[in-house]
Amino acid sequence: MPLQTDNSHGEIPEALRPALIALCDVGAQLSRIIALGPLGDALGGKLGAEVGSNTDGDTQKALDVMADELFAEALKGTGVRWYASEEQDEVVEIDTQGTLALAIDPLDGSSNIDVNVSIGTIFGIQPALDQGEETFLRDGTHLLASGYFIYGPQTILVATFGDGVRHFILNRDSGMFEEAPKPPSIPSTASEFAINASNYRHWASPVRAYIDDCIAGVEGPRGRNFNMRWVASLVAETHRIMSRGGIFLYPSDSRDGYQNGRLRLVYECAPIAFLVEQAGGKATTGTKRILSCVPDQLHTRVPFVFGTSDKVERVATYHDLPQNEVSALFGNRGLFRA
Ligand SMILES: O=P(O)(O)OC[C@H]1O[C@](O)(COP(=O)(O)O)[C@@H](O)[C@@H]1O
Ligand SMILES: [Mg+2]
Ligand SMILES: [Mg+2]
Repeated sequence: MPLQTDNSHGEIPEALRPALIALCDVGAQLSRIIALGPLGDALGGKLGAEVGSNTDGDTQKALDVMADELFAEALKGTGVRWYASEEQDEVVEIDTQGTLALAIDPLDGSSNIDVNVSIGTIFGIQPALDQGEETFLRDGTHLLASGYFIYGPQTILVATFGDGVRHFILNRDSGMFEEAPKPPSIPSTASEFAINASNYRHWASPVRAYIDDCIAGVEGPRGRNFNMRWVASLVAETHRIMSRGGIFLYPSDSRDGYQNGRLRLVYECAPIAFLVEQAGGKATTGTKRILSCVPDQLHTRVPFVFGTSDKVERVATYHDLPQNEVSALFGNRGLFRA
C-alpha cells in the first residue's frame, strides 16, 4: 500500500482508493525513472526522445508514451471503466465492470524531461456513464476527485476529493506517499504572475493590458511591483501557486491552432481547476468558470487563468473594459490601483 493517510484530514472515499493506490504506484515508479534519467534502464535512458505525435499534433516523447502505458495497465481492476488520455485518440475501456472514469495527462511538461526541471501527471476522476465519450464530454462539476503528481526535488501528490486539498510526499526510504501535515491553501495576497510572454504580440488586448499593468509596477496603474515566472510545466506552476499564490495565464492567441489557448480542458484544466477552487482560488477561461465549461471533444483546448481569487477576478474585469481603454498603454486604468 503506497499511500499513508492522516485521517484527521478526512477519509479517502472507499470507491476511489484502489485507483488512487494504482496512481501512486506508477507515480513512485515514474519518480524513480525520472530521477535516474540516462543512467536508468527504462527506454534506454532516452526519456525525452521524440517518438511520434499525438492526436493533437503534439510531439510525443518516449516518457509520454511510457507513462500512458504504465497508468492504463495499473488502473485495470481498480474500478476505472473509461480511460481518457492526452496520448490516446479516443477513450479506452479498461474494465467493463468499473464504475469510474479517469482522464489523465500522463506526463505534463514534456519539454522539460531532458532539462531536469519539474514535470508531472494530472488526473481527474468522475462517475462512468454507459458511453466513454459521453462521460468525458460533461462539465467539471462531475469530478469526484482530481490531483497531480509533481516529479521535482520532492515527488508530491496533491489531491482533492471535494473537501479541501491534501498533499502526500513520497518518502524514498519507505516508498510511500506520506500525508504532509498542513493542507495547501492558496494565499489571498501574492505578487507573481506566470505567462509565456514570448506570445505577447499574439494576445488579445485585455490580456496585454493586464500584463502591461503588472509590468509597469509602481509607476503603472496598479501602483506596485510584480514578479514573473514561467516554468513551462503546468504542474510546477500550479504547485507554486498552491504554495504561495499568484496567477497563471495561458490565454487564447492569434497563432494558428491557439484560438482556444494551448491547454486541454478534460485532463489538464478541469482537474487543476477543481484543486484550485478547493484550495480557495479561482479558475476561469478569463471570463467563465472552468468547471462550468462543457468540452465538445475529448481533446478540446480552453484558455486558462487560475490562482489567487482577486487576481483571477481582476483579469475578468479587463475583458469588460471598452476597447479604447484596453488598447491604450495604461489609459485611465488608474481605477485598477492595488
Ligand atoms: O511551451 P509553451 O507554449 O509555453 O507551453 C507550456 C505548457 O505546455 C505544457 O507543457 C503542455 O502539457 P504537455 O507537456 O502535457 O503537452 C504545459 O505543462 C505548459 O504549461
Ligand atoms: Mg500537459
Ligand atoms: Mg502531457
